[in-house]
Amino acid sequence: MDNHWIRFINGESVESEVSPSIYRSWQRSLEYQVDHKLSNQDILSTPRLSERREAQDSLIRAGETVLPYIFSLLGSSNYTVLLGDNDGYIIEAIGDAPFMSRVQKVNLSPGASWREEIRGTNAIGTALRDNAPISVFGWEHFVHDNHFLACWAAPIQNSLGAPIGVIDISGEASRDREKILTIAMMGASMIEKNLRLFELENQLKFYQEGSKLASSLLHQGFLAIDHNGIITNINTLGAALLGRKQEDIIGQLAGDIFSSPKGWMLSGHSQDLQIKERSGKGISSHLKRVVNDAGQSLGAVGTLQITEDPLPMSNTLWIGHGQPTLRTLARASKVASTHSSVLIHGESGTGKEIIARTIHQLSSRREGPFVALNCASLSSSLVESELFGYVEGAFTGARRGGKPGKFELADKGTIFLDEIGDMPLNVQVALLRALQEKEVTRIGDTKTLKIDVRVIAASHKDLSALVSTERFRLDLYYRLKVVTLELPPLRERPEDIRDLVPHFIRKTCESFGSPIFGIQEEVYAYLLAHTWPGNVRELENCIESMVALAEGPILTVADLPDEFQKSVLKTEPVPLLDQQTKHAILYALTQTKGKIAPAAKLLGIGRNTLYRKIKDLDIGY
Ligand SMILES: Nc1ncnc2c1ncn2[C@@H]1O[C@H](COP(=O)(O)OP(=O)(O)OP(=O)(O)O)[C@@H](O)[C@H]1O
Repeated sequence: MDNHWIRFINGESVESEVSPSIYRSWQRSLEYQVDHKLSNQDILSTPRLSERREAQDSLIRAGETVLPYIFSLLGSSNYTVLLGDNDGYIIEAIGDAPFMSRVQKVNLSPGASWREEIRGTNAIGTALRDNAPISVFGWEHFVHDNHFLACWAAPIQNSLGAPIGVIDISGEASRDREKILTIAMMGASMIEKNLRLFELENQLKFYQEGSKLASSLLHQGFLAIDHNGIITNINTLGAALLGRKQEDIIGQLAGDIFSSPKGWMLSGHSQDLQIKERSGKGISSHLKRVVNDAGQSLGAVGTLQITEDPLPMSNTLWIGHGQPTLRTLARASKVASTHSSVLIHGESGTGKEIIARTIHQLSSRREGPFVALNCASLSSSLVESELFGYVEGAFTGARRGGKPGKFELADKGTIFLDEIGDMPLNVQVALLRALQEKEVTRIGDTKTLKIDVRVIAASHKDLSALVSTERFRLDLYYRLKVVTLELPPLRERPEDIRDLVPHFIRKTCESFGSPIFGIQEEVYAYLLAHTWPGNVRELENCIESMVALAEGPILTVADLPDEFQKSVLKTEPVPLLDQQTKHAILYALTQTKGKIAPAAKLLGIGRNTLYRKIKDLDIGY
């Protein structure tokens, strides 16, 4: 049969005697000027072969299990199974060692290109050229050196049908077995299926990551539930609405998270569900069913919004129920039932006026007026006229008809004198007289007015120190401090932060006329780590600015002012171990809503140890 090849090489017409695809390929080989005695070589250097293999990574991975499987089907030795890329370069080869070293002589091995232009008619090159399976036996190879081979190759196609690689089985020329071509074709089809699978996996990853990213950018809660009722995605806002962490929700059965009677089941294509979260918050969700082409349900995606107020409502003036606060409140309610003067001491912004109002409200005077005067905000002469009032013509600029003083206005009620430490000494004398005599005289007047007023004074300064430097009268000091109340700074009552924050969110939203915001749990870790030099007033301002600048209906860590963001991290240059301890403590405190004893239990340490660590690590607690 070699005859046909010899006659063709010698220029005779053998067209009708050889298979058409082989004949066409022989002719192309002539056009390419392939030397039938010794073909050109195109062999990649090792680094270039590595590059090519890297570029064809998915093709190699797709063939990883297929090549050995195909080889096992051949059932006997003297075969090699090869994987080629779309340029005909062999990138993978397995086979019998003796046969592989034989074919190595004609470079039928990784790195060599077997495209037709180089090697003339051969299974790899011709299958790629024709984009069709082909068998090339012995003398059908255009180059004489390859006549000892029998090869079967099938192109590997992409989803559009274009060749992207080739699988080849080569054996000895004597092995003319028709079914081997079918095996090669099966190998190509298996590799194609693997490639499609990779593509689908990548697409799935792309959509999953894309939907995660898109949902994180949403300014409302986002929820995805698969057809098994498992929550596959919820964004941070959605998790915050449910008062849980994302990782605690994803992977859970929707029916376990929501206690809606209908659960997550959807009858139509979309449906609004009023779902009651187990903590009692009202959440409305608008879920849309996702279906495949056959109309089968794949799951549901949608949004979550708050329908009921997420924040607890409080009727009392004073917010906060931490232990130090409860002690102060208990003392305040005791003193409310007496007629004694009260002296409140506390840093600025700790709520001195609020506690004064609380005492007033709890007292029998609650129907009477509560009148407040900040002594630090007025000049010496004004303080006196504000306190006691004046008659017409008492001084230049005095109002026609005169003006009643705060004491008169507070008759049968309570007067709150804030920043009493700033009261001028001459006014202190008049105040003392008024307290002792229970009567006041308007400036410029001769007659006295009987008054029934309870005095509550407050100062952020240490009045006893002012007494010792004679800036405050001792007798007045004793008159005022019948009962003293110490208001602890906010940093000493972090439990209150948990109560104050929702209160201030509500207050701010109401004044802005906006819907009530929720707050992400993580924010508390930052708020608890802050030292609050401005106390409750600072906290109120912080929440107000967060609500004003928030991007969505849930306050997140990103909404915190910059200096707060740093407060949790303000540990450097604290060593790593300390930093970890600090974070563990903050985490435990967040979990226990600031309560020391349960936090200590959670951390497995004693209460005193926890107090010491908080102090040592300057946790600002
Ligand atoms: N326990 C609390 N509950 C609710 N709001 C509070 C509480 N404590 C303080 N606030 C709020 O914080 C702000 C400061 O409170 P307040 O004026 O009573 O503090 P203060 O100690 O009198 O401050 P200053 O000494 O600077 O006058 C106010 O807006 C008040 O409403």
